[in-house]
Amino acid sequence: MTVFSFIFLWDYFYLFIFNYLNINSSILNSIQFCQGRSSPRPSETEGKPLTSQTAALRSPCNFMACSFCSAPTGEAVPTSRQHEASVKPAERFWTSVRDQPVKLRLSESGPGSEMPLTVHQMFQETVDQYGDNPALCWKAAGQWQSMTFKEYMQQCRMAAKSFLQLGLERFHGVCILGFNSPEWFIADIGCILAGGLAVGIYTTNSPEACHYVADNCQANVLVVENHKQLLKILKVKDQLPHLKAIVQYKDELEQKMDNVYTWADFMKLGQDVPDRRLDAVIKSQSANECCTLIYTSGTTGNPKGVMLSHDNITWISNAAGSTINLRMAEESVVSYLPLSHVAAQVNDMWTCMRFAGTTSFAQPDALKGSLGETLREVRPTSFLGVPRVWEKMQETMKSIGAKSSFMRKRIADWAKAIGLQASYNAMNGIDTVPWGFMVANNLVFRKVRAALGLDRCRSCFTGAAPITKDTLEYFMSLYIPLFELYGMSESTGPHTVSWEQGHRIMSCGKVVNGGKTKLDKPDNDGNGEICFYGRHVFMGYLNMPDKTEDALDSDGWLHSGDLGKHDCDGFLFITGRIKELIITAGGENVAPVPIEDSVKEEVSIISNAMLVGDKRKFLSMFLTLKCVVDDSGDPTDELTPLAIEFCQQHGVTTTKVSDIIGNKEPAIYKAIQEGVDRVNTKATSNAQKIQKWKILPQDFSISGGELGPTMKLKRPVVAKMYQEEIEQFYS
Ligand SMILES: Nc1ncnc2c1ncn2[C@@H]1O[C@H](COP(=O)(O)OP(=O)(O)OP(=O)(O)O)[C@@H](O)[C@H]1O
Repeated sequence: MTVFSFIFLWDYFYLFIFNYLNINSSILNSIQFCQGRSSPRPSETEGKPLTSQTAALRSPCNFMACSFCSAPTGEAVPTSRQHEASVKPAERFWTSVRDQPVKLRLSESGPGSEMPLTVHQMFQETVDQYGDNPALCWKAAGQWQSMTFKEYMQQCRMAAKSFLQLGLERFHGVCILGFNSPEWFIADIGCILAGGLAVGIYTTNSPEACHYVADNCQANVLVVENHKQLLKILKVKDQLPHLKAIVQYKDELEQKMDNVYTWADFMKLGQDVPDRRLDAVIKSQSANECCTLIYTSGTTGNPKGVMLSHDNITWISNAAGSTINLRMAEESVVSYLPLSHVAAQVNDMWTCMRFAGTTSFAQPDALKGSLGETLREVRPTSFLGVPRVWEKMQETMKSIGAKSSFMRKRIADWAKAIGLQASYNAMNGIDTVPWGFMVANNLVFRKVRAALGLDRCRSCFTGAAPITKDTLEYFMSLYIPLFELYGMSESTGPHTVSWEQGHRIMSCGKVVNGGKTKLDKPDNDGNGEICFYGRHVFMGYLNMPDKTEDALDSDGWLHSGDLGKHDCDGFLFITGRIKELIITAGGENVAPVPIEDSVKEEVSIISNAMLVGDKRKFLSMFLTLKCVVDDSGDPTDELTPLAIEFCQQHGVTTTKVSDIIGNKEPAIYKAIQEGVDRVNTKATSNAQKIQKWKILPQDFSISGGELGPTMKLKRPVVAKMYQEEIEQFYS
């Protein structure tokens, strides 16, 4: 499931929030009504909700019904790991060759000097200490199932043997194309144990885009979720010379085909592969060798294969988790963000492995509303959303709130003002809370969190793209501070992190323990290019030595292409993106995001904005209107309730995007122009002003190709799609 599709699921929750903000007796009724509609909750016994971990423990895997257990289970699991660093000699910090080790950026002491581990070593350590704890939970036929760390390791070893049996070659790819599930993890880790390169493919990729990735990593095996994904691969399989087999991990095969296996059949393939053969492969692995490729989503050009070593993964899992104070064997997350993106992989798979946390999978039909139930049943201890997820939540909550009575709005506003102040106090380390906080907390904030399934959640994170102050403050007003994370695929995910005791609004926090940040070529205000150093810095781009050398300097620093500065307390603030800087014909450098965000904040009917003007005489802007999206995440012509409300406030009764554009609806166009004018008055120079704008007929979306999987704007794609319109701006 894509981030985009997830957004729709929230609508269901907002009904709760509406009720909470109304603060009347319908609150409890509405909760019960909604819970009554959900499937039976295994986590609720003896009238008391259980944590996902206890739920999992009380609903052990039903081995007969469990798809995992149709494979043999007699696998022996070694009980102790080899506590020895395994690092191959290497001269350089970087490579673009799949089987070449690299030099590690080891510190002499303190954080950064920890013993390098392979993925297997980290996994085995958790199995040794927490083997009976629940590792993975998933719902099948309305019932939660779970797998302990010991069983998880067994399954990964079985998958690894099956990969070996299928002829997986060392440092060749196993591509995984599908929605988050235990099989996704097992295929990924099984591939790594078997000496391959684990590669996630975005589920929204076209057959051609899947081919690009599978070909680039010389995939031997493709693991697909279902028939729909299988069809994509069948279209391109003949152009994949290294491909030996395809495995479909959900459903039966619609038709028998050579070298295409169901998950159950795949898991049986390796039953005769001796343990010693797999153990020899595991033992031969070194922490400074590649085990995973993350393909960038292409917001700045063609996807690149980011090579991650075992050490990149095992080190960052430990460093990030310890920086934000994760507790051993107590954490629980819900897996729903695309696993082919580094953020979800580190959050859902690697950090949970390191800290013996439990990953519960959202269901494949999450799109139709099940994610809400999942969150309320699991009640995760942390939750990661990309900014667009939080923005959509905010929009929906606001539009529901707008419909409430005057009195109720007043009460909600009262509580939110208190929440905002209390959140600011907490952020600034001020111990006191505003007057009335206890009442607002008990009546509103706690219940909002419970309705969202976030009542156990110690940290709500946002990351992977910029978020606006407006959204951050909105959640602060509900006493749900969002902690920002910042990083790249090239830094194995997080480079800076925020947490309860260490956050500032609009800052993406402080560097993870053991990492270093340098601001290159700072200007007079202290803004420089953010450069990263540490053991999380990637090995290189596969087969792209030139691009690798552009990204890594001779001392091993990763140049992020982002601009930023530190405050006096060491918090990092991102102030721009060099990689998307617009340089006008007059030579003025313009960072587009702040201008785009200002327009969105000024004119609430605007969904997306994109500034254009590179090498042009002046700036122009494309705008899209907030519209409803259909079940597949495609934007429709229907305006959202918030957009309709905006129209009504301006005396316009339409509900369609096409009406507004078709009629050049004067009142709406005037309101947008006034908003743009307000933004222009704040511009630091004439060259920074928006001179022309145009509303596009369709909102941007992942399926349309204008947005990447984390909802970042793919500027080159939009520029290409609307080339003619750009020319019209300047003709
Ligand atoms: N908290 C944040 N605030 C602002 N920007 C962020 C944040 N986190 C990540 N980013 C942006 O995302 C970039 C990293 O993106 P990522 O590595 O996920 O690439 P991608 O989206 O997969 O693909 P591409 O490299 O093609 O953009 C960072 O360089 C930065 O510009």
